[in-house]
Amino acid sequence: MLTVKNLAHWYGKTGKPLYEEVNLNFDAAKVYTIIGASGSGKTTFLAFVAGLDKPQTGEIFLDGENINQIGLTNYRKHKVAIVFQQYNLLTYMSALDNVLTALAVTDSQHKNEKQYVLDALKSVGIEETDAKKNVQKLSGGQQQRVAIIRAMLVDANIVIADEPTGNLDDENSALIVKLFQDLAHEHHKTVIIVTHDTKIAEKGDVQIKLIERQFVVA
Ligand SMILES: Nc1ncnc2c1ncn2[C@@H]1O[C@H](COP(=O)(O)OP(=O)(O)OP(=O)(O)O)[C@@H](O)[C@H]1O
Repeated sequence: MLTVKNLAHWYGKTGKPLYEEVNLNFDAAKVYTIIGASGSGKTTFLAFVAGLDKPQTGEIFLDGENINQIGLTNYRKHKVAIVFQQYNLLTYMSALDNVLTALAVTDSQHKNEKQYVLDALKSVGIEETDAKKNVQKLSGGQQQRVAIIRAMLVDANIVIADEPTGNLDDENSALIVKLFQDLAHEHHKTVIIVTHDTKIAEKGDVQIKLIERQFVVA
């Protein structure tokens, strides 16, 4: 379980608080959606949960251990996977190599793992020929599916997504949401999605609204 305790944040010395006294629990095997107005601090919050930044005050615990104790680099490397609107894939590689690189596969493991990753990509509609093309040649929806497969296969229990369907049409968005649900329900990961899209937000097992500096759990 990921626990956020008494978190508060403001930018600058005299900045108004973005939020104060945030206390939230994120369980395994559930999809959490966070919706809120532009500028309300959703991305900032994800950065804290991802260990990319530190809040002014408050603490974040993973299974009872403070993430600062785990070490933020260690935490980012082994515990969290991040999926952004802009897929953040390595643009000079194929889809297959993007996933293999993230798995830090050694040469001797390469052959078995390669088939495993190809099968995983195929399960989301990316055939071997596409998986071996430069990733930039794939559509936005395909690239986002590659990013999700990468998040699925790396050894991270927490998957964080910032507007993951932002550039996609309705059909692709629905597919991506289904994949996040599988990550949680089949692979028992904690999935946290920030979105401005109410239709996506409604798909969360737990829906959180960031309103007037408060995280309100529906
Ligand atoms: N590094 C920074 N320094 C100062 N202010 C910042 C910094 N990063 C973000 N902000 C401000 O903090 C507020 C929250 O930003 P954030 O990006 O977290 O909001 P958001 O809810 O994700 O918005 P959007 O939906 O538009 O992406 C905004 O007013 C933004 O201008």
